[in-house]
Amino acid sequence: MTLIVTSDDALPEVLHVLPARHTDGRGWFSETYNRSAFFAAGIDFEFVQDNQSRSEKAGTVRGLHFQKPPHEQVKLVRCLQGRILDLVVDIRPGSPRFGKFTAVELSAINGRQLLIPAGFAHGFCSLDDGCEIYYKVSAHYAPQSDAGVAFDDPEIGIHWPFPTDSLILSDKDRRLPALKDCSDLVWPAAVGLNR
Ligand SMILES: Cc1cn([C@H]2C[C@H](O)[C@@H](COP(=O)(O)OP(=O)(O)O[C@H]3O[C@@H](C)C(=O)[C@@H](O)[C@H]3O)O2)c(=O)[nH]c1=O
Repeated sequence: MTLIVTSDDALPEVLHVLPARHTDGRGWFSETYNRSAFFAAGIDFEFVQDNQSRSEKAGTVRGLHFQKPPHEQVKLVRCLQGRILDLVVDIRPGSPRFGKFTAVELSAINGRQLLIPAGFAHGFCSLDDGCEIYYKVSAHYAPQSDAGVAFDDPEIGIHWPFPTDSLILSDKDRRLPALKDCSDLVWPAAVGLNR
């Protein structure tokens, strides 16, 4: 498996992962996850759960989510159908990039994956109708540790690709607190990234 792994320009702990595609007359084939190849690229996590979600309408926002320690999750996210703008925010108190975000387009066409370490909030906005994302996580779902930051927190200042009042969100996501109200978290030292 050939894998191109690069650090995100804005948040270097976030990795862009591009697995090779083997193209022939039928289409293409790709190993989207291979533990040995990821290990060789310095990414050594045990993913224990795979998730898939579908957002019917363009302009759907899910986020910005994280699980609190001790149930923190590393996520490996890709898009199976349509295009999404994936958002990651550094929420590690004391980080020089605390509150900074990156926005990366993931699509079924570009095959790009994002590796999001613990200590970062994650969300996305669907850019097309019928977007499906698929992601691996390194800890099981723990509803008691489910947490998030408001998608429209001015301290973060994300420019969403549709007018804010037209975005589709869950009631839960509309009630998420500002970053300043969840900055008391203590994140364990990052393990599993050997780059
Ligand atoms: C996240 C999750 C949710 N659920 C349930 C709870 C609820 O009934 C339903 C929908 O949950 P949510 O509204 O939290 O789904 P959603 O808003 O899609 O949550 C996801 O958003 C993206 C941005 C992430 O990064 C994920 O980690 C996750 O937080 O699915 C599980 O059973 N297992 C899970 O792992």
